[in-house]
Amino acid sequence: MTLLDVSGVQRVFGGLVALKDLTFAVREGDLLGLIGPNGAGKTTAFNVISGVIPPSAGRILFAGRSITGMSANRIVRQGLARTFQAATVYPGQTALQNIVRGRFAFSRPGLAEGLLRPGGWQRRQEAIALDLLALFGLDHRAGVTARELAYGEQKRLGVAIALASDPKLLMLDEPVAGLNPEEAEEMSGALLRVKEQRNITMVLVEHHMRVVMALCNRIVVLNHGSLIAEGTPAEIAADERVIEAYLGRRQSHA
Ligand SMILES: Nc1ncnc2c1ncn2[C@@H]1O[C@H](COP(=O)(O)OP(=O)(O)OP(=O)(O)O)[C@@H](O)[C@H]1O
Repeated sequence: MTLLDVSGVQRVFGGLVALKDLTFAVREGDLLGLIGPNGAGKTTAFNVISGVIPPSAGRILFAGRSITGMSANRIVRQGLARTFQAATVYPGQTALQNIVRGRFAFSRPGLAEGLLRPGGWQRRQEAIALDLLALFGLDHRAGVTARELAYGEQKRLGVAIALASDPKLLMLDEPVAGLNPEEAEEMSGALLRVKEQRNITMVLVEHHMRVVMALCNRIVVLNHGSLIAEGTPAEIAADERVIEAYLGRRQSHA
């Protein structure tokens, strides 16, 4: 089933057309990679889909309902969560508190239950949060404040916070950017566990080609705001238009 349906989306900044007639779909269970050279329009596509900025034209359906031009907060409440390039955590709170806070950042039902029966509710939330931390290899760091975590741990915590709201779709903006090879490996492992154990549909913007090729089942390639290719990692790696788009540009870290 199609979860996200992007159709004819355009975004203009002054005289610059950052996205031109972008059309693609994300199916339930996909781990879709969105790639392209610098300035291709990947971040703009993420921002338009997640409601950070409105599209200039086109339509976006999520789980069959239009989210075109909807505010970011309303879109999260529909079940579409995203992360940003920099780790976004609550620095003074422990890893565990970060997750519990992430669960109710968008006031889901259940919070009322917490007010009525605080003790048991709190323990249950913490157990759920610990499970999520374990998925990201952070359970042994549950009591450590976020600011004391290493950068790679903070980035994993940022993804775990986004996942804590139980989204139907998780959009990740450069999850391995700024990580050393070992941290990148840990992040990739965590994302694979999210897919295999939670069956969460994900879209990933990433420059790190080895990670994209290893994780994604499908890839969409943008260049100058247009979709130039779509397919499996093997199809994309062999696509002449993709190779040409990357030639002479900033190369991947692979
Ligand atoms: N707020 C803005 N105002 C004006 N131009 C913008 C704005 N945001 C993006 N652009 C322009 O839109 C184009 C696409 O930018 P975008 O950041 O979406 O590309 P990208 O593929 O994410 O690039 P990178 O890989 O470098 O992050 C670029 O030419 C960029 O300069």
